[in-house]
Amino acid sequence: MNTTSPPQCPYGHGKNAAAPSLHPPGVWPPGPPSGLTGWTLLRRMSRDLLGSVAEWRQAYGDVVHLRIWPEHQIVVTDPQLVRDLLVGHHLELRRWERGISVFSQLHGHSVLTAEGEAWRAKRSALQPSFSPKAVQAFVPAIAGAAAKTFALWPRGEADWHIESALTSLTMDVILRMMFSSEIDEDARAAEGALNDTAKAANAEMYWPASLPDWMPWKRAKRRGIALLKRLISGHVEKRLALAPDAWPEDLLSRLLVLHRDDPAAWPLKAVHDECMTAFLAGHETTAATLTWWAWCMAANPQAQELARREVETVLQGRLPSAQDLPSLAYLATTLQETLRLYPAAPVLLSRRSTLAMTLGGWQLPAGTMFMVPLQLMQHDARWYPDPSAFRPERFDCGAPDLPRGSFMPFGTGPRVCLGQHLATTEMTVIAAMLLQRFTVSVPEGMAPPRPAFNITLRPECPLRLRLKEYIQGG
Ligand code: HEM
Repeated sequence: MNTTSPPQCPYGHGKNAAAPSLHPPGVWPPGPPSGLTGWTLLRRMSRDLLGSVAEWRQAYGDVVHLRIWPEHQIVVTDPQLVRDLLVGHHLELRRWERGISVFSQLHGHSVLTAEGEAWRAKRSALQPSFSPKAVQAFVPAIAGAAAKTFALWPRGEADWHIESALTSLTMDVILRMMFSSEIDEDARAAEGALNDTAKAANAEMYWPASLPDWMPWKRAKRRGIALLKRLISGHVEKRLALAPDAWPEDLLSRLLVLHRDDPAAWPLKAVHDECMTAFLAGHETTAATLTWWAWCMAANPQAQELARREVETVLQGRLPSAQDLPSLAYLATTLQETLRLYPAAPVLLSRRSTLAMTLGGWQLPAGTMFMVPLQLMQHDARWYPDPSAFRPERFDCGAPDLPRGSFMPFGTGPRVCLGQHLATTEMTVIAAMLLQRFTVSVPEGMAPPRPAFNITLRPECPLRLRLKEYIQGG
């Protein structure tokens, strides 16, 4: 197979050249040589997706063509073009079928995996539960969960499995929001199940089809999926055993009301699928971000001290309320900088165009695939000098403006993260309360954690940090 990607664009659209207004149809942007099938590119990507794409961007610019038979894939890293794609061309895009088919094994047909009218109906039914107002009302529950968890953390000085402890806490928060229930042993077991299913899903994405789950080596995945499904069904069944007027005010009750009012549009399976998505998307991502934030605080003691001082001044030892959050401005910038360095979803689910479209002067046929590697965009030295350094001041009110689209850890356009208000509120409350009670530092001799991409971006090895109780004025 011949690639149609010339190593140098014949129309001068190299990294440093100004784009002409329109390239003729049939000419692809520059990209790496693909050989006969392009599968060597795929193999490289399966080993190190972010590293490979970073190299290609360095060599070919902000719009890179990958010819991987039978697909033409375009990697877009220019902030304005990414917005053109995800906002302007939203109606001409569908999510990559293979990715959706892998996600559906666990999520079923939920707002995360649905397309078109089905997606619109689900999204608008769920939106009120994730609105800023609904999230504000939930702040006391988040603070309650955090207070209970932090009371169980060590009092003296100790190396502490902070990643696992923060994952349990975010799981507790989402269980309260969805089921008015606290974390128990069944839910704790879900942590291991999740690791197994995420690893299996990540590996399967690079295969054209999945082998059946009864294959002997898929035991961990099989068990993981069964455990997670049991966890959700257990909650749904318990709720259905109650009279509707005894249902608590939470996400599950709101979904069951939809089911009761219109069982054809909202069968119990749909309720189950939405619960699974909210449970998985709603705690994994916040756990990963808080883990990286704890690392950034430990590795940057001055920033930690500044954030703690702000928390002390604003909260005066109290639990945070929704009204306090806008005053925790510096703390918010530490979380934004963490999301820039370590976006929980470092690569958006690839999209496929359903119609021919023009993007950045390139005329691309229907069926073209698009990849948006957020992590790379957020490490772009053009907007983020010294991009690997932790500098919360990049997000200060007075800092120079960043190009729109250069920072989008929650995605953008109509499919922007449904839970972004919940996530930012929850992470601010938990981070503030952690700083009120503990200092974190890097254990002696510990090397910086390496990020590993398994659906979300987590430290390669479970993160442990040195924890010490902090007593205000003590
Ligand atoms: C730090 C935390 C989080 C990050 C960084 C994050 C990131 C993202 C991103 C980047 C997307 C868009 C994916 C794409 O376009 O391919 C997304 C979608 C989504 N997120 Fe989040 N997320 C976070 C927390 C949450 C929470 C707490 C929930 C709560 C349930 C949630 C639920 C969802 C859902 C349902 C979607 C799919 C929306 C749709 O397709 O309409 N996320 N998230």
